[in-house]
Amino acid sequence: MLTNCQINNFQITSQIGSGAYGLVFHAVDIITENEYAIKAVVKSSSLNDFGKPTTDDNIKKSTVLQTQLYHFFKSFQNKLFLPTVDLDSIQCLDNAELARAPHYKEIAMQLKVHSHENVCTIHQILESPLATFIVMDYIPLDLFTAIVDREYFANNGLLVKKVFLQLCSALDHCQHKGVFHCDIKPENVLLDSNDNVHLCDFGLSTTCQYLAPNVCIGSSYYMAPERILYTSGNKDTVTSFPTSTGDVWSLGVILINLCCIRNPWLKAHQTEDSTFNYYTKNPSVLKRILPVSDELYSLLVRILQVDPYSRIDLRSLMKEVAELESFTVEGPLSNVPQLDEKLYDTFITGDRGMCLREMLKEGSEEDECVSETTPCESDEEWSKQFGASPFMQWAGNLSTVTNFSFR
Ligand SMILES: Nc1ncnc2c1ncn2[C@@H]1O[C@H](COP(=O)(O)OP(=O)(O)OP(=O)(O)O)[C@@H](O)[C@H]1O
Repeated sequence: MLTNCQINNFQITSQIGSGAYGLVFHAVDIITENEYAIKAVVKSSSLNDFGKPTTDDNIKKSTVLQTQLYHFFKSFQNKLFLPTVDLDSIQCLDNAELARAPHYKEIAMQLKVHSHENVCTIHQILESPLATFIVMDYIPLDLFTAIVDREYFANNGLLVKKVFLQLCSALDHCQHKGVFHCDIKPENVLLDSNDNVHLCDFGLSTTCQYLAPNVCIGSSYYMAPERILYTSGNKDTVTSFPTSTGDVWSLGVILINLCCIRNPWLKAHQTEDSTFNYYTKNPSVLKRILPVSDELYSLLVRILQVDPYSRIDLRSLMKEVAELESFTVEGPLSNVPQLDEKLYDTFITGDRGMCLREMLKEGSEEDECVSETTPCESDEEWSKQFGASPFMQWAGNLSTVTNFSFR
């Protein structure tokens, strides 16, 4: 563990994340006392086109980096003085240059889009012989913890709308800048103390508008079917699929997470996942396994279209979510206010300083719903009908998230 270590004016206080090839630290600027997240990224030549390790020793990479960093800091009495890299010069790197320095790809992508309020801001890049350090805004809560551990959204339909629309808005901005995230999942969506979204981890992002079928990038729960296994149509004529619609698929799964605290399937693979297989034959299976309202169901079916060309576009999705009046059949999310233009703008572009919880306090007592779990069919009932257990409490399968992850 790196403690009491300092990089320039940043005091590292704790490690807050560990990914496939990087480590994320909490740090405090000793001059301003502002908090930051510093991501240490491995400098490696063994990264693939997406800037990720090509071998399956992913876990070892960040563990190795941890040990190397420990010794590196120690050899400099725990104080490193590192040069900063000009942010504009990274943004200007062309594909050939990024191929020679693949760990810069993630940074270059994020820099292209980080001016958006819902994308995590990069402040500095610090260079060392061992790793590149990305100094970003520190955002204390990730969406996975908020949904699963804190059940943050269970009683608050407006908050579901706000967070989902901000995430869509961030992605819309990225796509208009020609950046496709490709790893949309709750762990990569951070929430600040005013419940505003900050999209992070551009490690798999790409500027390619089309991806080859079966490219298998992302995390299995959230990965669109064409990225896992393309089975329908004429394979010989299909060379690629739009990258943007793959991210829209992931948004559909996140909308289910927000409203139901569940995942619909482990992976959108017809032969390896029976629930997904049922879904492709009869989408109404979603209504049997999830407590979704009819209107949310209709929208989900338009998002989770197996044919990527038939999926709803991002802007229409945002409009439809704003207009929904219910997310679930019963419970606090069964009655959700439609967003008028003013509230929609407040969520997307408006006064970000105002916490939604504060706004709701101004509303009626009914807005402060009591905690209640939404009833849903049990695994057992499902098994009787279909002979397979299609879904599970999400939190009970945390390890699977990592196991199925591309990384
Ligand atoms: N700016 C930030 N503020 C607070 N926490 C952060 C920040 N950036 C990342 N984290 C935390 O660190 C974790 C890992 O970060 P990130 O996803 O960028 O690393 P990674 O190496 O790409 O990980 P993975 O391989 O799991 O995708 C995140 O899930 C989040 O919990």
